[in-house]
This record gives sequence, C-alpha cells and structure tokens, in this order.
Amino acid sequence: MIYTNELKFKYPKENTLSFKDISLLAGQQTLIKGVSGSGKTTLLHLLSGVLTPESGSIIINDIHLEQLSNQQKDRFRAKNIGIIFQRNLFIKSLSMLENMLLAQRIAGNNTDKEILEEILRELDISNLSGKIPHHLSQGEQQRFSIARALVNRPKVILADEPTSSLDDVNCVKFTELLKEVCEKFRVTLVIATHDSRLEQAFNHIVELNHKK
Ligand SMILES: Nc1ncnc2c1ncn2[C@@H]1O[C@H](COP(=O)(O)OP(=O)(O)OP(=O)(O)O)[C@@H](O)[C@H]1O
Repeated sequence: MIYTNELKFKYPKENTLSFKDISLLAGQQTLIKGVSGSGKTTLLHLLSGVLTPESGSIIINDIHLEQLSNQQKDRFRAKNIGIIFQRNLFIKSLSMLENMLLAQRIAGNNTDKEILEEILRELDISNLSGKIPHHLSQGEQQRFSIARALVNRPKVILADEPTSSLDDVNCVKFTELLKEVCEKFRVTLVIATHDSRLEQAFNHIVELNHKK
C-alpha cells in the first residue's frame, strides 16, 4: 500500500537524510519512532507529497508520487491523505461542524453531512459540534482533528506527534479511538512520534536512525 525505496532528502545547507525503506500494508497501523531530528516529520511530509525527495521513490496505492506534477500531488493528497498534527488549528470563529464542512470544501469535495455525522457519532463528539474550538478541551479538539482527517474518506492518515499535548488518560483514549476508527473506515494509519507511551499500542514499529 505504501512503499518507499532508497528515499533521500536534503534541506538547504544541511546533510542529506537517508531513510530506510518502508513497506506498509493496506489497513496496517504503524508507529514511526526515532529521536528528535531523526527525520520523522520530514518523512511524513515526503509521504504526503508536501516535500519532494532528492532521490528514491514513494508508491502509495499504486501511484508513484515522483511521477505527479505539484498540482496532481495536491489533488492526490486532498483525495487520499488525512493529516493530524500535534496541535490542530481550527478556524476560531467557526463552529466545529463548520470547520469540518470547510475541510471537505477545501479538498474540492461536495459537503457530505451524512458521512460527517457518522464520523462524529463514531468519535462520540456529535454533541460538541456546535461549539467553537476555544470552548473545547485539548482532548476534545484532538478528537475533532481525527474527524477532520477522516471527512474526505482518505486511504491513509498521517499523524505527526498527535499525542504530545495530551495527558496520559487522554493519550490512551485518543490512541485507542484513532486506531478504532481507522479500522472501521479501513484507513492505513502512520503515526510519527517520540512519545514512548504509544509503543505498547502498536505491533508494527519502524525506527528511524539516521546515518547523516
Ligand atoms: N525547514 C528545515 N530547514 C532545514 N533543516 C531542517 C528543516 N526541518 C528540519 N530540518 C532538519 O532536518 C532534520 C530532521 O528534522 P525532522 O523535523 O524531520 O525530525 P523529527 O524526527 O521529526 O524531529 P522532532 O522529533 O524533534 O520533531 C533535523 O536535523 C532538522 O534540524
């Protein structure tokens, strides 16, 4: 489902980062771990097509990313990839429901309230969807970040340090919920983190350790 081959990336004036090959099956749930600076965020940006590798290849769902133009990559990302960050920014003046609908529109999709309602129900946040972001706890906002990543029915969710701002109880709840909905909606999940609290929840762990 996701394969990388001899992937290398170089930031200007920095040493080249070389990534070990990864091979993830459809529906698999994978933890990418590694010390700070080992390239976890860079790898997620490469997988989402936000960054372009210096060399090597990435194949997602039979599509070779290096063969796509920037515009095609943007479309591919919008259609296939949901992204969750450490802290999720929502438009402050919009309700959570409006934020979710906006995510559908930005991706160029028609708004689909039915799917959205199903996702919100599954995440047990339907009753919070009329609130503005500022009136939600960090844990509740992170649940909406899962919803937003799912609204366009992606094949893959890439999550970058999604639990760093959560306490232990919310970390466990968030991780269980994310795994559960990815399984239900048949989404391949890749989490990059140095949060060791997540390790026991994943069978498939890829460790990055760079030879610079
Ligand atoms: N925009 C940038 N310009 C130059 N160098 C960068 C840039 N972003 C990251 N780097 C460097 O690339 C390397 C990998 O960074 P990256 O953020 O991918 O690591 P990480 O494993 O996600 O780290 P962390 O756990 O601290 O978030 C680091 O040495 C970092 O300093």
